[in-house]
Amino acid sequence: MTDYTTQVYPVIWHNDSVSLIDQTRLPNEYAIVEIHRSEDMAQAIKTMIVRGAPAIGVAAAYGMYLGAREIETSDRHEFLESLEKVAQLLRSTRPTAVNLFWAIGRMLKTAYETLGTVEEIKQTLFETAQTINLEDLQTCQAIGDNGLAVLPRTPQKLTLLTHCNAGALATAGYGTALGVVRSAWREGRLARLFADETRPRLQGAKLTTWECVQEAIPVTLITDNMAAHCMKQGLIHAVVVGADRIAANGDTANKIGTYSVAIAAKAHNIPFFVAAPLSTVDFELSDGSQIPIEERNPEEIYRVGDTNLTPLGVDFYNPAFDVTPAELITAIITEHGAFAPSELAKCQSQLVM
Ligand SMILES: CSC[C@@H](O)[C@@H](O)C(=O)COP(=O)(O)O
Repeated sequence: MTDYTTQVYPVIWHNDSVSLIDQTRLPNEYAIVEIHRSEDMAQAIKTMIVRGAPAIGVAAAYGMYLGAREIETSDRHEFLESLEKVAQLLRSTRPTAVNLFWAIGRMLKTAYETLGTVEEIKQTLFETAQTINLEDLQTCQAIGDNGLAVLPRTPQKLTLLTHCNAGALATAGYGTALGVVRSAWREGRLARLFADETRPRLQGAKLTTWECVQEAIPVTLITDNMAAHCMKQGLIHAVVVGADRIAANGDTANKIGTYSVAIAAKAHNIPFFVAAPLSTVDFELSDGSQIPIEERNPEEIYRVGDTNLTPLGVDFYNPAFDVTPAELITAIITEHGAFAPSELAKCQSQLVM
C-alpha cells in the first residue's frame, strides 16, 4: 500500500484527552477542541464539531473510552451496565452514518470479551479506540489507491467532481472520496477537482476547498445547481463521493444532493463512484429504503450567519441525507477493492465487527 502522509487529523488522542479540529469554524479559523468526557464527545458529534461518517465512528470509539474511564466501580457487571448507557448516549447523536454504530458496537464487544479486571477492560478499550483510528487512516489510503485503478483511463489528467466533504476531515485522515482525489493528484492523474458547495451546511465550500488549498490541489467551487450544467459542458470526467450508510444491495445514503448528482451523471454517461470503508456498509439492511435519514434544524436552511432568508410563515423540510439507488453507481471503492454494487455482499466476511 502506498504510504501517503496527510497533514489533517481531525480526531487524535493527545494529553490524556481527545483533540478535535472544530469543523464548524473552518475555513476562517483553525481551532482545536479538547474533549475529556463522553458527554462532551456526544455533544461534539451532534453539533458537528466532528462530522463525516468514519470520523464520527473514530470519535465515538474514543467517547466510549472516555465514558469507561469515568465509571467508578471495580464490579464487572456494574461497569458493563454503565458502559451500555454511555453507548446509548453516543448512539443518540446522529442516526444515519452507520460507522458510529459500528464503532460503538466494536467497543462494547471488546469490553464484553475482555476477561480481567475493570482496569484491564478500560485499557483494552483505549487500545481498541487507537486501533480503530489507525485502521481508518490505512483504510482511506487503500481506498485512494483502489480508486486510481478504476478511474477512467482517458484523458490522462482527469477533472473529478465531488459533493460534500469526504476528505481527511471526515475520516481519521486522507479521506475516502477525497482520498481518491489525493491519490490521483499525487500520481499525476488529476487536472482539477470541482467541488459542489453542498447546501445547507456548505461542507464542500468550507471544508473540501480548505483541504485542497492545504495541498495545492486545483479546486473549482460550484453551487449545487451547477453540476449538471458542468457535466453537459464536458467539464467533468467522473464523480467521486463518500457515503454514510450503504445497504447490502449497494443503495447509498450520502449528503443531501448526492442523488441528483448521480442522476445527472447517468444522463451524461459519466461514471459515478462511491468511496467508502467496509464499516460504512450495513449488511443488515437489504436496501436503501431502510436507512434512517437524519432531519436537522430548519435554521440551517433559512439562516445565513445572522440573516434570515425567508419571510415568516414559511414551512421547512431539512433532510440531511438522500439515498442514491445502486443502479446509478458505477462502482463502490473500498479498502478491499472496487466492486459493482451487486458484488458488495462478497466482502461481508471481511468486515471486522
Ligand atoms: C468520508 S465521509 C462520507 C460522508 O459522511 C460525507 O459525504 C457526508 O455526507 C458527511 O455528512 P455530514 O453531515 O457532514 O456528517
